[in-house]
Amino acid sequence: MKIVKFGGSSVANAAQISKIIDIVTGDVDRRIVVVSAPGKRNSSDIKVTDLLIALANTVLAGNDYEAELSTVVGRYAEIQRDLNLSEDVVDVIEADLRGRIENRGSSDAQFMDSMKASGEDNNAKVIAEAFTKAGFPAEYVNPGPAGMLLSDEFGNAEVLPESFEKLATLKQSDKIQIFPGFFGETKNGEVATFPRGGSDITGAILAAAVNADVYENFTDVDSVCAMDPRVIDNPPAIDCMTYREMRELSYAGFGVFHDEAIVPAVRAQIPICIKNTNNPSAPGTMVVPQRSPDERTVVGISSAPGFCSIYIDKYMMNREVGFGRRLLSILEEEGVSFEHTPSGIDNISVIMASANLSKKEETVVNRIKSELKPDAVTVEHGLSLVMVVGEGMQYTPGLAAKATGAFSSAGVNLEMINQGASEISMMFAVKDADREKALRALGSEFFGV
Ligand SMILES: Nc1ncnc2c1ncn2[C@@H]1O[C@H](COP(=O)(O)OP(=O)(O)O)[C@@H](O)[C@H]1O
Ligand SMILES: N[C@@H](CC(=O)OP(=O)(O)O)C(=O)O
Repeated sequence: MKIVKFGGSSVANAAQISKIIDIVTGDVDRRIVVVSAPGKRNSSDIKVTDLLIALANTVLAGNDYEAELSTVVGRYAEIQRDLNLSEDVVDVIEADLRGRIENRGSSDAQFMDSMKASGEDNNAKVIAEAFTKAGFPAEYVNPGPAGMLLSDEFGNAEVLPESFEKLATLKQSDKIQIFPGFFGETKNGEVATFPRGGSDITGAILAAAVNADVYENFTDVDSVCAMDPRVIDNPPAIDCMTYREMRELSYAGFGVFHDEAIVPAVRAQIPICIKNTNNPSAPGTMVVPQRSPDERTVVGISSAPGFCSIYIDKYMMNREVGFGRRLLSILEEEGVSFEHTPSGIDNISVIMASANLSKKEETVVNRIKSELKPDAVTVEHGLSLVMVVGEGMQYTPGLAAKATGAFSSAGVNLEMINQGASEISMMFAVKDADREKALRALGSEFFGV
């Protein structure tokens, strides 16, 4: 059995939905189908999820929301009309959205999740109708009752372990199952969503639950590329990569697959195949437990902006037992997660997403000053992380020199290097303004692009 997930671009309009019907029904093993909310129909379009977030914010602000509501309903009405589905479908969607607005949940965060989740929920209902109308009996699956139980961290939920056993029963159905991605229910029966892009996570959970032969993730590119094709022209395609390569690259900017979707697939050892809805015969990219490291030492290079560094300097830090623990305890107590902690004899930096520090910055800095008595503490914002990733990197001498040489020739100033903590990656921090220049320099050095 295969779990098939279609991203927003694959279900953005009637023409795309017709393609997914062909793809699913062209292979008897494709029985469980995860769908996103309608995505962008062209580069200047707006995803339905973003329309829903704007609508929810208008509702929360107490302003008139009719125009925004009708824009969302209009996206489904276009699909209904072009697929010649019953007009009732649109009325049901409008009533559903009004119901969500009128019966707000326990908090604003829960209301926001309910609105966001409606994007996939209503699309799954429309798509189930579309399959059935095309002569392929299909049924919509409601994630909560089906067993998709999530933590109550609204907007950032995680699957609960008990979900898997109940979700496994989905494979018994003889109809094609259309399962909305991105959300589930808390133990209190409230809708909660995964982080943005989380339909990939739904697909991976279902693949693990039913012990699928493969998790096929359909998007709008023929394969994962060694670099972000929105920044670098014609980067090489990756035909095969490991789970941990994918996780590191996704975490730092490869938008094509969600980094948290790797975890359920790894636990159940389900291979992932990233494929193109617009060119389904292309082989795509396989993501597997292991690959031969000699095939390609560096498999990909990714980058993400929006990081900051807290730099702490104190003579004899090396002699002060517990310094690192006390520093990290401050972050823990303030609820701030971090990414890297490169350190020297008398100094240590903690790198994190600026969004994680945001409102806590003053408190954290004041606590570091008063509790750790450093000689200096500074916070630098506007950093981008650049990750060079590949199995076997630790056994290949000269890669750091190659990267730093490329930066130096391109005039990119390196703010920080972290090498060796991960067996399969090197991390560089550069100023946001230098990010594209840094990527071009590495692209030319490692891939000749
Ligand atoms: N390394 C990469 N390889 C391929 N695509 C990438 C990469 N990094 C970013 N992308 C972008 O990811 C997009 C697909 O992801 P996404 O927009 O989430 O698709 P979907 O609508 O299918 O969920 C591609 O169109 C591409 O622009
Ligand atoms: N629609 C949600 C979830 C998702 O995964 O979407 P997509 O498959 O279009 O990335 C979002 O935009 O975050």
